[in-house]
Amino acid sequence: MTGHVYKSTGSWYTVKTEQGEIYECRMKGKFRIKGIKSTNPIAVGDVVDFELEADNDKVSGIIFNIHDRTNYIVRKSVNLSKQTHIIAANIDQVFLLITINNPPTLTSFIDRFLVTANAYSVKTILLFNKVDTYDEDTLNEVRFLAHTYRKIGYECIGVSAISGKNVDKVKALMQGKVSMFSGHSGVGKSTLVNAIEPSLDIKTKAISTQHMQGQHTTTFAEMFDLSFGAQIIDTPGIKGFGVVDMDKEEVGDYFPEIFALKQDCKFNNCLHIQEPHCAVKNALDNDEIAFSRYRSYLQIIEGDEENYRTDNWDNQ
Ligand SMILES: Nc1nc2c(ncn2[C@@H]2O[C@H](COP(=O)(O)OP(=O)(O)OP(=O)(O)O)[C@@H](O)[C@H]2O)c(=O)[nH]1
Ligand SMILES: [Zn+2]
Repeated sequence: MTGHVYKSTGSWYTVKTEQGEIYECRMKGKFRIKGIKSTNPIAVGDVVDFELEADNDKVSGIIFNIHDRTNYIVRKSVNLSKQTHIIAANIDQVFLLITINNPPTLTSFIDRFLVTANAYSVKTILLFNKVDTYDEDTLNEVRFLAHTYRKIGYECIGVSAISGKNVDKVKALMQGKVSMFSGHSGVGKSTLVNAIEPSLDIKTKAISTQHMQGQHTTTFAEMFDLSFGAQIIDTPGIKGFGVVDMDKEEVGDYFPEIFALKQDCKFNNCLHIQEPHCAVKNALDNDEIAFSRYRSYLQIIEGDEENYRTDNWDNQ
């Protein structure tokens, strides 16, 4: 049988088949030690093959195969330095919620997020939330940012989780896909998800799970089916992506506008800082690349290691 992993709590996995049947599954013993350097070889979102096993009238599943993933996001284990914890797999898209104020979302944060999501091969859609609260100047800021990010290929939507503005557009984009919601604390993730599916009170759920675990702060991701043929992965207590280690030379590849120009630079290992005949610097001088984006790029590759490597799971 084949199914999707909806929930993983240590050694048991909740798996749902295409037909909608739900089975509690474990991993096959040998499979567990098959050299996967992760604290959890199977993650929420994984597609797995399993066989049923009846034990004292109780039917459960034994997982013997994981299908190849289109992508996955990880978190570094705190105490097992070389191991990573896979948070979720096979994510179609992440909605990054942005607010101009209350709380402010800086472009450096947006750009770092986009670089990480690109490195993970996860598509990002930018949602500018709380537009119901903005005055004309703030709305102009939203328009300016939306223009900047649309120009480099990102879909941008102004929304309000409170008034319901453009919530239907978000739902349309979610149809038939597995989505995640991300962004700083207080940008309105829970409020928006509740506006999308009022019966799904994720926040309450996250709190009750935490309560069950007492002082222990470990959180488990979980996938939910929504009523309109969409799925979301909720990661309680986790607001962003973990950090991807990358070489300086690689960073530009995750800025679409820099990647598009790099073959026009004189040097094929151009870092677009001081090199002569640099297509990126030329584009910047001609206002074809946003200065804020270039500044974020420099921050990531130059010195700002501290900031860049800070685990943004814990700092939002
Ligand atoms: N005016 C207005 N307020 C909003 C909107 N969306 C969320 N809020 C408010 O912003 C506050 C934070 O919203 P949450 O949904 O809790 O934010 P969150 O991103 O889930 O926050 P964390 O759980 O800390 O990550 C709440 O008081 C919401 O009522 C919106 O579109 N307009
Ligand atoms: Zn260059």
